[in-house]
Amino acid sequence: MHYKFITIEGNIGAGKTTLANMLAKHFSAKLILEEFADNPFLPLFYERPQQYAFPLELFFMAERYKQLKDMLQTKDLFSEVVISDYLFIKSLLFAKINLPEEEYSLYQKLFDIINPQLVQPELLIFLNAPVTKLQQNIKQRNRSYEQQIPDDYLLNVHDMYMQYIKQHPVRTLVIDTTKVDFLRQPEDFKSLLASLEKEYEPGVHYLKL
Ligand SMILES: Nc1ncnc2c1ncn2[C@@H]1O[C@H](COP(=O)(O)OP(=O)(O)OP(=O)(O)O)[C@@H](O)[C@H]1O
Repeated sequence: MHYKFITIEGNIGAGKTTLANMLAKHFSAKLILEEFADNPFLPLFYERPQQYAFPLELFFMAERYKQLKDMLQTKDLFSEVVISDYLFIKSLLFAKINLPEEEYSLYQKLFDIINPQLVQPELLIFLNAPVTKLQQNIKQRNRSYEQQIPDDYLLNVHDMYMQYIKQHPVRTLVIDTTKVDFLRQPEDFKSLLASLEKEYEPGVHYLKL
């Protein structure tokens, strides 16, 4: 495997954490998982988005920075594989959707100061699922505060990620997960592992599993 730092991304409920866990186990890798449950503003945000968006986004940025920075300080770069289930820029993409213009511009200033200090992944795996499947997953895992997420919010998040992926020369594998289930269909996971043996140019690659 050529890649020492892989990040999994995708919409809410796309299955990032499951795949990150499976890959980390397979490669005996260091795992960095988003700690959204520690964000006290998340349930409040889903109830009253306008009131809580700014502290929510600030909290996410601070936590993610700390996590990624700690990882860089404690590991011998890159003697072991690292798998994470979020990109640092995720905070900025969500902030663009959730914050009014002036607040977003302040947030972006902070982001631009912090971001250059962090290492970017060598490979981004983007899980692309239709909104109906995301809603199904969200229902099944049954986190109470997520049960009223409108389709439009998921569509906005999707568009934001797509725009980012197309504009940045990150080496990205986009996987359509409509019929893919890494956990219950072992052949899907095997097929992904085989794809990870290949070397990819920077840019977007659409993977058929
Ligand atoms: N920057 C952010 N702004 C607003 N909400 C966020 C932000 N980052 C994460 N969240 C929310 O935190 C919760 C968990 O986020 P995330 O999508 O990363 O994990 P997940 O849905 O459990 O992922 P998966 O199912 O793909 O493993 C979701 O409700 C998501 O909307």
